[in-house]
Amino acid sequence: MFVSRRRWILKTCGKTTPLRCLRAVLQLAQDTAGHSRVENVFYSRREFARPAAQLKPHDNFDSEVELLDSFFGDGRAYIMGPEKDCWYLYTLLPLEGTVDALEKEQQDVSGEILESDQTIEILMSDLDPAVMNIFSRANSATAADATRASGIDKLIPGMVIDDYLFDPCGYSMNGVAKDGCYMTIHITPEPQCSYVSFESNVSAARYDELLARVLAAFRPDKFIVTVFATPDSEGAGAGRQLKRFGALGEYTQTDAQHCRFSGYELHYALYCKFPS
Ligand SMILES: C[S@@+](CC[C@H](N)C(=O)[O-])C[C@H]1O[C@@H](n2cnc3c(N)ncnc32)[C@H](O)[C@@H]1O
Repeated sequence: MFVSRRRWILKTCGKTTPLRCLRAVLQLAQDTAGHSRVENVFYSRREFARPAAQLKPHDNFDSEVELLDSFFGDGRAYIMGPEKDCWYLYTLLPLEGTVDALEKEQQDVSGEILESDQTIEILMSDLDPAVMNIFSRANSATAADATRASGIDKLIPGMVIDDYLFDPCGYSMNGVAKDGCYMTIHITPEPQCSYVSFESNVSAARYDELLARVLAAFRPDKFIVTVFATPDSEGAGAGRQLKRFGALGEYTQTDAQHCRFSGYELHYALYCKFPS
């Protein structure tokens, strides 16, 4: 979890029910920081491996949207990518109007120019068992050992890292840098359902080097990458650049989508390893 002056980022896993704490979170924001208005909401997740195993409202996206709408009224829901590897998003930004109108709207929101902002997420599955073995108590004495052995400490330099190694296996880390950049990685190493999520707001004109470092560290068979960026941010160029990555090293792009929201651009791409 990351809390800053204007933003609350909550990342969960397994059967956690994050939307059930919405009322409490909104109340806390009001009580502790005096925030009574929500400017925007981004609720996103990839398709669950076993949706029926989830607790309500997370057992289907429609129920999640219904609950979010009961709080925020005019949200918009999107599903990107093919059925089994799809990625869901709920946000308050309307996808409407012409591109010119959207540009103008971006400048006109309360007379302010929106803050430059970008987020990259890399959601990896079917990972190399040799790498996944690092994230168990049997092979790493401490979380810091696992962080170093996997090269997580080198992915984005300058991060202060808070890491945790679960027993018998599993790993989570949150990192923050002095400039406000964050990185968060969560690892499920069990071979039958191996999964790693990476997320950061690091500003970059190109994401290919970061992507290459993350892929070299975890060696997934398949991954989804999403880039969310304001059009003026460095990340916007990096997101558009994804369109040109038809192939990335040993991976081939099997799906890609691009959305233009008011104030944000979103790129989704799915990559799979070439058959060996
Ligand atoms: C990366 S963790 C989940 C991290 C979660 N987002 C968090 O920060 O609490 C998931 C992995 O940890 C393992 N694990 C072990 N004990 C756990 C626990 N008490 N809670 C959650 N995951 C646990 C799971 O088997 C799985 O491999």
